[in-house]
Amino acid sequence: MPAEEKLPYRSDDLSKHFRVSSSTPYDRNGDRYWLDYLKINCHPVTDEHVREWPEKPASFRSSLAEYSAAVHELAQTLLRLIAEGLGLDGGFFAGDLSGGSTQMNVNYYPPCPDPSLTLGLLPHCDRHLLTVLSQGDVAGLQARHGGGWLLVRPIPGSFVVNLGHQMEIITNGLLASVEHRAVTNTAAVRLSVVTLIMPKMECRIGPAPEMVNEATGPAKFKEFEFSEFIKAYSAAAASREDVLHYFRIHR
Ligand SMILES: O=C(O)CCC(=O)C(=O)O
Ligand SMILES: [Fe+2]
Repeated sequence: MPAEEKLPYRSDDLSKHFRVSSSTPYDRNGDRYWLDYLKINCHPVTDEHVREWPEKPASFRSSLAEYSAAVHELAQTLLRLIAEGLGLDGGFFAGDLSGGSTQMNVNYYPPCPDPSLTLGLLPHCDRHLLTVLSQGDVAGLQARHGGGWLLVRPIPGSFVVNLGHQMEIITNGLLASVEHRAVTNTAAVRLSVVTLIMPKMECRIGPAPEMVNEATGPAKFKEFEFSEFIKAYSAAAASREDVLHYFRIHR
């Protein structure tokens, strides 16, 4: 899309359902990141949301609606399997825990003249329940492993599935959210399409009583409303330990 058609959507207002911006909204010492992104509220596909989606290219709205429905079906299948794997009811994550309005991030990382000077995206854990991420065929996503970073190699036609902070909290730490970041490269544009499965803002979250057991130990987190978590996440500039600090039970 030409720059002048993107310009009306340019905004750093986090409450907007459809916006285009650069770097991140999280300020860590004024650092900037090598990234342009588009944020879209993509589910449920309501008139209110669709009205905010661009009309061009002509197939955009119908393609997004179709993709969004397919990713949601996949996410619900994954959540059912995770629940069953944990010994919970298959519908445990359905309903309010995964029924918030869904955001999609389309991240665009242009080639960077000197990748040693900046990252594409800062180290963070995802703030919601589950992420379904398509990274195309250009590498750049890295996951925290021990003290270092491990490249998540792109596998054509596959999705990367990340567990968010809420999954870690609900399972009392058993299914931990892995910190990740994106690095840049000098040669190729990288695009990632990231669908974020969110709880409803008013949903109460805490370790599920079934998950507080011998294997996981006493409850590690307090109960909270998801909207409080979102505020704390922004205040902590998405830093994993800083945000979890607010919600941990310190014994
Ligand atoms: O571009 C990537 O692979 C990572 C994107 C990501 O972590 C996010 O949007 O939360
Ligand atoms: Fe992420």
